[in-house]
Amino acid sequence: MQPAEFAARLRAVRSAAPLVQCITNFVTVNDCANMILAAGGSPTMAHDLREVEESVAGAQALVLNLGAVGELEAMLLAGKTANALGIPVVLDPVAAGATTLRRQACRRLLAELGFAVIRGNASEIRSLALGQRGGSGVDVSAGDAVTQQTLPQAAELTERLARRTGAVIALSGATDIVSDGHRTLLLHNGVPTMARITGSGCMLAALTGAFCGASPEHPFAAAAAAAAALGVAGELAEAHRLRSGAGNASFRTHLIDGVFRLTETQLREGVRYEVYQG
Ligand SMILES: Nc1ncnc2c1ncn2[C@@H]1O[C@H](COP(=O)(O)OP(=O)(O)O)[C@@H](O)[C@H]1O
Ligand SMILES: Cc1ncsc1CCOP(=O)(O)O
Ligand SMILES: [Mg+2]
Repeated sequence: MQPAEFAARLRAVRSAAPLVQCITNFVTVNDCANMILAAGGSPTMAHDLREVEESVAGAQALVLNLGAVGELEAMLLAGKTANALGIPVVLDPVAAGATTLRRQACRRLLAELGFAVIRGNASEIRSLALGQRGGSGVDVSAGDAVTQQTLPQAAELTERLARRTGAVIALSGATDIVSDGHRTLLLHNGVPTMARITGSGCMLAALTGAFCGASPEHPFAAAAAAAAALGVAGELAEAHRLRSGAGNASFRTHLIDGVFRLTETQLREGVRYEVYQG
């Protein structure tokens, strides 16, 4: 994947203006909607079981966020509708391994639906890949965070989960690992402040939905470009935050602004990535 391809996927979002249907948690729902708008898409956050089929049918992408685990039946119905219509589905497995309810929900989601992309932090992807308990909240646990030493294991886990599910797996963190099971990219953009706000992962999943909706035939490029776009926007937001001496609340606003203002040139020239060779 060349730098121009990242910019091409951003251009596609802005020209297609995809409608992205999200079933997501009440903590970060507003940020997810604004992130989709910032990229050039249009969000709809319908979650009632009685209307999700209709809502999905008019959308170009569906995002299911496990932070809304109480809406599991609506997620399954929405996902089946999207699968039948060929609409890409993105899963954010929030705290996937933290509770019995979530582990059971993940088993059903993976068994009953097909996903274009699954985007989670290292604890969540590890728990999905190994099918076991792991992590205790929504943030990555210290032991699971990917380091230089553990990168090969994390990449291997990501590739294995991609092959098993048929989905592109996007494991986020200081380095984002994106794999379709055959190709794996390491993306190095972003700043640690992104982990100091709630919702950066949810926003990445929402953004990935917008990129997939605009480029449904290219889920790997869409997932990588969304991760790169948020990473570069994070770097712009951090520069802004440091200049103004602000904290994480302003950073959150600047992160959304960063995606809104991101140019194709900034993305093409700012993306830092490598092909993982194993
Ligand atoms: N230490 C870090 N350095 C750079 N970027 C980071 C860091 N931690 C998280 N990010 C970025 O923040 C976004 C959300 O990732 P993450 O924090 O793993 O998700 P979640 O909020 O679901 O735990 C991603 O774009 C990721 O690249
Ligand atoms: C704090 C919290 N609790 C349930 S969902 C949620 C938001 C998690 O957002 P993110 O994983 O993007 O930080
Ligand atoms: Mg998360």
